[in-house]
Amino acid sequence: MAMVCLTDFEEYAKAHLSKATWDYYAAGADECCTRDDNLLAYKRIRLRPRILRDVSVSDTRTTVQGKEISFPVGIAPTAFHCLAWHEGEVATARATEGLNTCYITSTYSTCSVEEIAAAAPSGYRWFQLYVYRERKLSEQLVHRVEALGYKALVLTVDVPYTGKRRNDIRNQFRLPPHLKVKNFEGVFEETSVPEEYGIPANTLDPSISWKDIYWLQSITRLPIIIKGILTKEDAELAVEHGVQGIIVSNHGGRQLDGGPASVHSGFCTLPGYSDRQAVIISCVIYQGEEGVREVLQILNDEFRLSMALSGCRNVAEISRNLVQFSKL
Ligand SMILES: Cc1cc2nc3c(=O)[nH]c(=O)nc-3n(C[C@H](O)[C@H](O)[C@H](O)COP(=O)(O)O)c2cc1C
Ligand SMILES: CCCCCCC(=O)C(=O)O
Repeated sequence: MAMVCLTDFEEYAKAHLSKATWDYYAAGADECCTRDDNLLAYKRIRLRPRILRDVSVSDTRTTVQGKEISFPVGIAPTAFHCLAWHEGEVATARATEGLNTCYITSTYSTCSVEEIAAAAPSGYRWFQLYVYRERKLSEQLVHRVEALGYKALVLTVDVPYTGKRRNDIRNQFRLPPHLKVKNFEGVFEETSVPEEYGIPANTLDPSISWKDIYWLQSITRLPIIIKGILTKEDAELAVEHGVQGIIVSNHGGRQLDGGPASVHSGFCTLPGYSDRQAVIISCVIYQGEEGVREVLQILNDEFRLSMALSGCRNVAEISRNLVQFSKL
């Protein structure tokens, strides 16, 4: 079957995964209002195309941290890729290296950070981190990824507790026994009851606060990017605390139901703070590395075409002026 757009990959994933795994990937919290709003908000974006601007040559390249990437789309951190494909995150890392963009590796990967780095040695990677009650655990992860050449820490701050994902509860979703959160191999094994998703419950620290940013800065030389900011107040606090970046995100609507759509916050609440973050998920299920490569290529092609049809020859020519939100 020819895979033409991202929806094709989503349909393939739904047809080929077990119900519990599909439900986990597709989950939103509670009534899924925020998850659904994320998609609706993208559909409300309208572009104001400019014409007669010679778009015979178009260049999608841009830079992040001074490093050139092929286009302004990266892979958001997502857990448990081995549920979708036997090589899991290793396949994702290879494809991302091939397409020269950024892969934010999840703490809850089913391949270790070492395996991922070895599989794609020249890949551009950031590491997504949580703060654990046991700070040493976070600290050890930070030191491992620093040594492996990951280029930034993405601190996820919207999971003081896991959101209530109803289907996961109904399905009693958990990692099957042959899969492990490889970054923690040997760490939790003896203390692991009760569990949530196959991870020992209550390990994340819900008392995390702004002072922990100073703690994190004290143990790393890597840039820190906070993921999960949705308000101007918190964006300002992030700047005051000296972090290098923020990711405007509601965790795919999997945490607080009732929060705003990420893309709406990015454009309307936080203009000047945020750029659009694009996310890919279902592709790894479709032929692993090849599937991720195909999806990135489709996104790249669609981005290039939309850019040209809007009258932009390169990323620098895309301005806020190009974008408007239509009313519901
Ligand atoms: C299956 C799945 C697993 C995810 N795992 C993680 C994770 O391990 N760490 C994390 O910070 N975010 C995780 N996320 C959230 C994504 O990084 C991302 O925020 C979300 O899919 C897109 O929503 P946004 O545009 O509001 O960020 C996960 C999302 C999905 C769908
Ligand atoms: C015990 C917390 C599990 C979270 C798993 C990864 C994640 O962030 C998700 O949204 O799913």
